[in-house]
Amino acid sequence: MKMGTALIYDEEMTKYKLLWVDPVCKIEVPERLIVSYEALVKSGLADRCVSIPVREATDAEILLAHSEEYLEAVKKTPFMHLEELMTFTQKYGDVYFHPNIYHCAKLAVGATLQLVDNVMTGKVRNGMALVRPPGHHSQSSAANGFCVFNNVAIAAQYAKKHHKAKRVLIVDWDVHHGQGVQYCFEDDPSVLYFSWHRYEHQSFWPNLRESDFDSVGSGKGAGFNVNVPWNKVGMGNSDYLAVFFHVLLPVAYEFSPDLVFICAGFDSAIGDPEGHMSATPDIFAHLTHLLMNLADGKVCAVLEGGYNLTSLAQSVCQTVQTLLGDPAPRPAQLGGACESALESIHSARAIHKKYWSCLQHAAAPFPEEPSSKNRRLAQQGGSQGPEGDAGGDAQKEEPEKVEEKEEEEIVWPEPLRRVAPSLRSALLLPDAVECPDGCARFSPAHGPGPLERARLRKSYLKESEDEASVTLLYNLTALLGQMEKNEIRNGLALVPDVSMAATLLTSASLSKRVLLVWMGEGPVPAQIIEDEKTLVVHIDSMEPHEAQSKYYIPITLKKGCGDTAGVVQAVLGLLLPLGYQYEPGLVLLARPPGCQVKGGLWQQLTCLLQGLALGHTLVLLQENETAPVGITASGLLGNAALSLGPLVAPGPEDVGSFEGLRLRLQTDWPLLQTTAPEKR
Ligand SMILES: NCCCNCCCCCC(=O)CS
Ligand SMILES: [Zn+2]
Repeated sequence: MKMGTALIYDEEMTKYKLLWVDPVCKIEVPERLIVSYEALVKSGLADRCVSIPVREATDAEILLAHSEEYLEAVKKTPFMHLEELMTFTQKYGDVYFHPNIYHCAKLAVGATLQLVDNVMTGKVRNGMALVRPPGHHSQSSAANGFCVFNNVAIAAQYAKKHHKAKRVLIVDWDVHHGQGVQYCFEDDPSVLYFSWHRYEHQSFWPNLRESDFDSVGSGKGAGFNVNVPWNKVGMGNSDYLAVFFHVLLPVAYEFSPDLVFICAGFDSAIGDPEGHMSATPDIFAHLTHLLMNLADGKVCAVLEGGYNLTSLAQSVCQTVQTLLGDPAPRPAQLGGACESALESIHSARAIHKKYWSCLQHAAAPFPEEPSSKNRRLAQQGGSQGPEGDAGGDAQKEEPEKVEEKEEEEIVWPEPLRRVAPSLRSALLLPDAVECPDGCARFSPAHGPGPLERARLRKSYLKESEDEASVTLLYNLTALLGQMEKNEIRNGLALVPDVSMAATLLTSASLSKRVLLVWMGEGPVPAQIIEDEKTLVVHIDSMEPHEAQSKYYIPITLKKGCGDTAGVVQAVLGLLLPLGYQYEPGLVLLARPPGCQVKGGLWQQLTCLLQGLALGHTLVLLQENETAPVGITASGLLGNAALSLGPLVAPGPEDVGSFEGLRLRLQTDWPLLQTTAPEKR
């Protein structure tokens, strides 16, 4: 599988700036690019990337998303003097021109196309284009919101035209609505545009009615535009992850793109003067990770906004470090999405229920009242924002014309350094089974002493078991020990008895919390279920039944784990939220005998779970079922899981039991929530 992360940047794109007084545009400064690139260099991340040169976009490429008259008009700006530039700028909104901005805008588009070329031809797996001016607000014949040419919209058209991309996903995590992208693909079912954005019931810029959740695209494009409006500020890590788990990822996996763009705006991070959100820079590592197993890993991140130079630089580093495959950081204490976010999630799921089978039985029916009712509610000081009564500007409806008050200094902890252990994947395999290339066959520094042997035999084996079984158990605990000391990132063990191995590992683990994912036939050993520090998520065709304990969660699939669409739904909507909220120090993925999970899905699972526990994932396979060894090792090594292809609808009875489980568990596990309390 392709490895390598491209970084596309050129300091020429810092060579334009605002030449007059304009309070709206003054935040869009060259330093945005300088501090981002410098942070990548200082952290050593830039050197680990494949540096790809920028180029100028051609007219033909720009015309993929813009009109000739607009391009011709912009072409004149290099020759304008100040007054002419100011007059020209007046034709558009919230943007400024400069004699060199046309050159830089061509480089921003060209940089994005270079990224697409290198990803689509497999020279690199993924990459980031650090560009300015940004693009997602610019429209066919208009500059807008600091944007001149729509970098990502052009690149999506280019990928369809020159690289035969059939389905392109654009994830816009910038805090503003990329209306330019939405307009460009309004009726195009081959481009799925997802955007969350500060909206506050249309009272926030760009104040568009069509930024609300009920803009779903039109004609053949209906369903391929997904808007999640933030009607309060202060949205945080839990809100962002809840939208990924319950809106974006189920739809994205069903869409099954062959290329993913990220409109990577970081004005959605804490400290930004535009966003006023609370999500911390490390969340972008998780958002990136959760997208990296779509489209066989072909992810193109393109910088959009981001105006707090500190959170911008940190967020860019978090994103690039994840694209490089480094272990994800521990997610900050996660709770459930706030009430306002849940309303938006509920609305987006409800309105898209008729377009996406993953939402068909899950999302509640779309209520009749138009969003104006929500607006009225808001005006009456409706539901609490995430700060609750902690103030912030979540409470009061900011009168639009307020002068930007002196921003109080917002501080947050710098993201922790993410150190990848020297050895990534260690495999514990019987000698007869060959070790896939790239992995290391695990062998402990020294074998078990007689006391150790006796203890292991007494605790886990019957007298009759041979010495080899004792050695295996010892090796398992040694592998676990090296993982928990972060000397090894992850591992795989082929064992004669998955249940016994899982029992040994959960009891031997030093982690305060262990997540055990059991894919298939039970029973899960009672000793593990009773173990308070282990959360067991068991996916199988067992009869739906009440969880015996808060820490044993059975997820029923009528057709068992062979039902790929059902497993995907269970993983995205239940397992991952549970795992992220639980924040384990170790993840065990057990494949009991007779497990039906198909290869590609097994690899997706192996990859997705690495977003937890700093990537400490230990996979247990049944010794005589060696088929999954190769794909499991590939996933553990950080290769992107292969695309599953478009997904069919999960069975209604399965979704019914998922929703029943969600309702039962969401009090203990609020990240499972998809609707606001009063809507239940
Ligand atoms: N402070 C509240 C007023 C809103 N100003 C918006 C100005 C355009 C922002 C465009 C942008 O950030 C591109 S990502
Ligand atoms: Zn923005």
